[in-house]
Amino acid sequence: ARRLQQPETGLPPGWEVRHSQSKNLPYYFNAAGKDSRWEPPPGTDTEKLKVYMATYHSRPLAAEDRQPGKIRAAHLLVKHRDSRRPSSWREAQVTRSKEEALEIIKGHEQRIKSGEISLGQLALTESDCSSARKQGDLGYFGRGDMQKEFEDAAFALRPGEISGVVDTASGLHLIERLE
Ligand SMILES: O=C(O)CN(Cc1ccccc1)C(=O)c1nc(-c2ccccc2)[nH]c1C(=O)O
Repeated sequence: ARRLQQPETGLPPGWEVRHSQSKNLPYYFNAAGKDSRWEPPPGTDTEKLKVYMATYHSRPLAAEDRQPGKIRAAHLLVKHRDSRRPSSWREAQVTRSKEEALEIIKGHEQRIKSGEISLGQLALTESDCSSARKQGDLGYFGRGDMQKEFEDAAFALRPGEISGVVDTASGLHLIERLE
């Protein structure tokens, strides 16, 4: 029988899109090479991928995601040159220093806490995390899913509250607990 034509992902042969439950983010997987990465591999037709993701991959949050012990949060990440992965959708090579990143994120904190703009709106353009396109929304997560500093800060918040600057190996974060 003819192999079912895969919907066009725009990814190079052998690559597929998968969904990371814990991070509630899509990632790219190559079964043959056992290679997985958070950003599309070189040679991807990004226009086709964008259409594919919008059509097939924006998994709505399901009711079962909401369980006791889980919370839902959004974050805004500002990376710096000492981040574990100093690269993001915003810039291929992040060269700012940690001090510069701190100035930047404190400016964001000021604008958010003054009520000028929401964390989600600012995350759309300013967050170095791939969750930026979802206004930083990470969905539901429990203890053990995130880096310890991030988890402790997020679980210390009440719903609707916004953290101070949180420092993890990924960079500097502002966290808003949503549920
Ligand atoms: O730390 C690393 O070695 C690389 N990462 C980990 C990662 C990468 C993509 C998606 C989720 C986590 C990041 O730098 C990173 N961490 C996050 C993150 C950190 C804490 C909570 C949620 C997301 N986002 C990113 C990202 O690029 O998009």
